[in-house]
Amino acid sequence: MVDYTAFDSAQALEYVKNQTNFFAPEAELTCYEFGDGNLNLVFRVHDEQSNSVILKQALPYARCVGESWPLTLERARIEASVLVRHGEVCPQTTVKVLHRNDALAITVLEDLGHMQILRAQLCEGHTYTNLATDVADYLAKTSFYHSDFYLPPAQKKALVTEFTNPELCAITEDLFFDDPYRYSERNNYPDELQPQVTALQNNQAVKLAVAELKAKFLSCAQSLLHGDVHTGSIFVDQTNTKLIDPEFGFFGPIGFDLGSFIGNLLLNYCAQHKRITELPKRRDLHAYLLNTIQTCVAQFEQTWLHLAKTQSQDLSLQAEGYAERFINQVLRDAYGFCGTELIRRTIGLAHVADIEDIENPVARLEVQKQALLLGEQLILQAPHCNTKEDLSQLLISLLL
Ligand SMILES: Nc1ncnc2c1ncn2[C@@H]1O[C@H](COP(=O)(O)OP(=O)(O)O)[C@@H](O)[C@H]1O
Ligand SMILES: CSC[C@H]1O[C@H](OP(=O)(O)O)[C@H](O)[C@@H]1O
Repeated sequence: MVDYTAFDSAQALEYVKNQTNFFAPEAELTCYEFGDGNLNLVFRVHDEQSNSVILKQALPYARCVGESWPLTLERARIEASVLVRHGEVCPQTTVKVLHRNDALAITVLEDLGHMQILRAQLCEGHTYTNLATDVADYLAKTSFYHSDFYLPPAQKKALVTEFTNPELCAITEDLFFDDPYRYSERNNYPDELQPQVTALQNNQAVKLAVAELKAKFLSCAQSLLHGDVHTGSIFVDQTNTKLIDPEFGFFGPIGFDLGSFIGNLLLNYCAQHKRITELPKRRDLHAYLLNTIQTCVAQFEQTWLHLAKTQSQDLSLQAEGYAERFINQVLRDAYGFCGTELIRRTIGLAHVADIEDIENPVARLEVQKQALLLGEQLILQAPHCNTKEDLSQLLISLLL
């Protein structure tokens, strides 16, 4: 087995040239690193005709912090394996794995450079008609086909072991469920937000509801999640949607991925109050974001229930009303997790460009306050909603 070494551009190029056959032996290749995520190296290797592949390599530490935050290379294996599994049930919406080398923590991926990262596009006010249904399809199928409702019991349990991802899950446990609700050196927010943060950290009802969500995240191995469905992990164009970067994948509560996605749309919603000054344009974008959330939730529910009725051997789903009861709980969880995403992206370690790029600090502060309040109310009130219609009404009332 080859010993791990972190690549530079020359080594990435040599690897693609000598260890894969994507390019003809005589091709003149060029390579550069352009990763902008928090954790890994991302190289593009291309020839003179602009044929290209992406080589992603995990570092033995978190890129955004440096060697003082060591991190397992196992995350490359997890990421490639989740992509393969999710790609089997959702080939249209999952980036293709072309080659992998777990010892070197390398995954070679199809190059999606002809598409755009959703976060940047939403920040610029672009909209995508298929986004809601594509993401709903991905979330419903990946979650149903990796759940106990579909997999034979022994296979499901073996997969839970294969996808145990303790180090990456610990990051989520800290950043989503612990840090924002206590003093932590990792927290990051302006002094002016301190009164609201202190109130949040003293709010026992919020802490109780977050404790419930954390318990679910820790011990509810419902299905194989992507684990980090934010708008920076989604490539889009007007016809396609592709999910990348599931290195936080593990068997967890189904609502977590849907909640993370909705949370990122809502962060953008809050930011648009200050990003777009023309009222009609802002109204249109707000309407688009709200509609995307509602359509995604409704489509997710519909597809999931259809799969539950047509693809499951599990006797429990034959109990009248059980599938509906199950999915209603998933949706409540999703809105709760969504609230934790809003809060951790506002006052925790990892922020989002939607808010950070607002230049005027006063305007940015207003957005941060709104995101915090929205997150808090979703966490508190979602558990009391019965259906997706109630959840949608709750959201509308909070956005007014
Ligand atoms: N398959 C791909 N095609 C084109 N660009 C990609 C691809 N995968 C990643 N990238 C680029 O690299 C960046 C970081 O990738 P990502 O997987 O999010 O890394 P990290 O794991 O460090 O968060 C993305 O924002 C995107 O610009
Ligand atoms: C130190 S990890 C912080 C944060 O980064 C991850 O996102 P990405 O790698 O896609 O930028 C994930 O959301 C983690 O919570």
